[in-house]
Amino acid sequence: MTGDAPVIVDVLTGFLGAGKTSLVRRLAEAGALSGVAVLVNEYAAPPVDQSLMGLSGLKAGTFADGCLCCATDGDLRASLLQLLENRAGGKVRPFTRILIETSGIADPASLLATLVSDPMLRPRLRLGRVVTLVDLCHAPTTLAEQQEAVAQIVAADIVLFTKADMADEGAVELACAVVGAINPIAALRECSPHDNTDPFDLHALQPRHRKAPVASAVHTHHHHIASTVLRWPSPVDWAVFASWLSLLLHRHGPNILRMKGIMTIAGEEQHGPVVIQSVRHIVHMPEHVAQPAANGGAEIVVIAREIDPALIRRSFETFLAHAERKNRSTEDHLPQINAVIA
Ligand SMILES: Nc1nc2c(ncn2[C@@H]2O[C@H](COP(=O)(O)OP(=O)(O)OP(=O)(O)O)[C@@H](O)[C@H]2O)c(=O)[nH]1
Repeated sequence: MTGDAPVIVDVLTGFLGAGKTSLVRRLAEAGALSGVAVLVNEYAAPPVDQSLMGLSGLKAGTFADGCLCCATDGDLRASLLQLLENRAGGKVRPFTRILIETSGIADPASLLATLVSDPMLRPRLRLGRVVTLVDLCHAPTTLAEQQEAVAQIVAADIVLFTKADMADEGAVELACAVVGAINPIAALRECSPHDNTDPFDLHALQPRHRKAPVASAVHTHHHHIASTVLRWPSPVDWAVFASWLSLLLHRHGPNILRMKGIMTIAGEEQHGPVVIQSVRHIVHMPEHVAQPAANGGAEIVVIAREIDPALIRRSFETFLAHAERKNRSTEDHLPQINAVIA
């Protein structure tokens, strides 16, 4: 253990062949990954990406243009701990950020769960952004047929469209519509095959379509996924919200795919609002942000599967309204929320 500041962990995901390895290799070659340790998580045998990048495994960790690259065979927790130990022991070049490239068929939710809930990793890491690459040539088909691809979109903070050089403008618009319907939270950006822009730096990327969060619904081959926006016009009692959220996740956890928003907490207005984030049942630590909440209260997008999102919105509004009216302890609200969420 060291007293160092937590290392930021960014996650690069995307379905098979979306262009993850190409992008990482390009960034490393351009020197854009200096101070970053790249961890390639590949299950395939033989490990093609590792060969492509000239990697030789975590123990032997090799350097490429100031960037530490290493590979893991699936035990990500052990690899991260090893990497942090090596850093603390001065066995590898210092780094302040880790970039995990997932396998093409990974569901990032389990990876994120490891990062935020493992007692050994949690104090030493801070979750950065999840960037999901989407191949413009195959987006509608892949998203209709592959649930891992949908899970990767759901987890994304930024969706980066690749292979724009091979797709026409119609494909871009269609992909924006399909991806935006699955995850209205994510920022949508394009990435050309020669682009060396840091894909995790939202401000450096050219905006494609930045929309205000809206409700949406999409049917994939496997599931009905829909989103809704929870809005509350005034600061929210944290205990009441936390009770509502834990009851919702307890009852519908596997189907609450993603939640992200901003909320002003009653009594803490002077600290600014907090960002609320969850991927599946994993709720991230709320973080204060400098920007004011749009409406001085709460605006939270929820992406759910197989549940009418109106039901979630109604339960949120009913629970908060009930708490405000009665101003009672949260136990008084249990029958109310159970009736609404059940
Ligand atoms: N034309 C074009 N080809 C690309 C682009 N990005 C990647 N490719 C090609 O797409 C193929 C797959 O790219 P990879 O970088 O291996 O994709 P990946 O996401 O790492 O694939 P997996 O490891 O299978 O998950 C390679 O042949 C790349 O050269 C792009 O923007 N345009």
